[in-house]
Amino acid sequence: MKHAMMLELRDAHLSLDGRTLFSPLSARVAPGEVLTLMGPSGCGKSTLLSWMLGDLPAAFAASGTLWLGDERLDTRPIDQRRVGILFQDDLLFGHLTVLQNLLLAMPPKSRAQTRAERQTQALALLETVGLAGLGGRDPATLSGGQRARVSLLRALLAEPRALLLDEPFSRLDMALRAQFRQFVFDQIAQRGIPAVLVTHDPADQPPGGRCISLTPPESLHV
Ligand SMILES: Nc1ncnc2c1ncn2[C@@H]1O[C@H](COP(=O)(O)OP(=O)(O)OP(=O)(O)O)[C@@H](O)[C@H]1O
Repeated sequence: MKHAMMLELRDAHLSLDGRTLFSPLSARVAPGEVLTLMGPSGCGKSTLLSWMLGDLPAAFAASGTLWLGDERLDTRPIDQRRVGILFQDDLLFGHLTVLQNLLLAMPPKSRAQTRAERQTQALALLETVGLAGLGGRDPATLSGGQRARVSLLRALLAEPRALLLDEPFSRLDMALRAQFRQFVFDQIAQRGIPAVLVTHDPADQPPGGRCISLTPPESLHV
């Protein structure tokens, strides 16, 4: 557990055209924990993840703060946050092989390793997720489940200090979905990374995990 730090939102909320999207959210996510965020469509779940990542679209204004341990993250640029994200679409580069996609994600400090060493590390990782021998493949020739695993590896190779999951399971069929979900949760637990999962499906929630529903601000006055 290299980066065992608590991720914390304090009174986070977003507005669009002067309208607050959801009631201010405060939450702490422990190392290795997956906190699930649910809420009605359009209430701002994905945008909240964009803000946490450091990539809030210009149309929005944000209030509140984001912390990783004692470090305030929300004032930092995206490249200094070291927060990873997984989306519904895997966003692998189609003009690169699987291995090249992985090498590209490795952090600058690993440039101290030789190219051969980095390749060996990436190929060993592929093997651990049952993808031995697929390093030279074009991502388009992989199955959905294989691509999902490569996409997770790519996110993890960047050594994120926290991980955001924006409906990463929703494109996978039922059997694959359960398997990949467990794989993601195991990796998060093993690495001790705090994670926030946005989903519409209560079945995606880790067993016994905490879930918070974003509520429209009007509901405060009901
Ligand atoms: N780049 C943008 N510029 C302006 N408005 C946007 C932008 N992205 C999203 N929105 C709007 O902001 C609101 C919140 O969008 P967001 O995608 O965060 O909701 P969500 O809760 O993730 O929705 P869903 O559950 O349907 O994925 C919506 O009303 C959406 O139309």
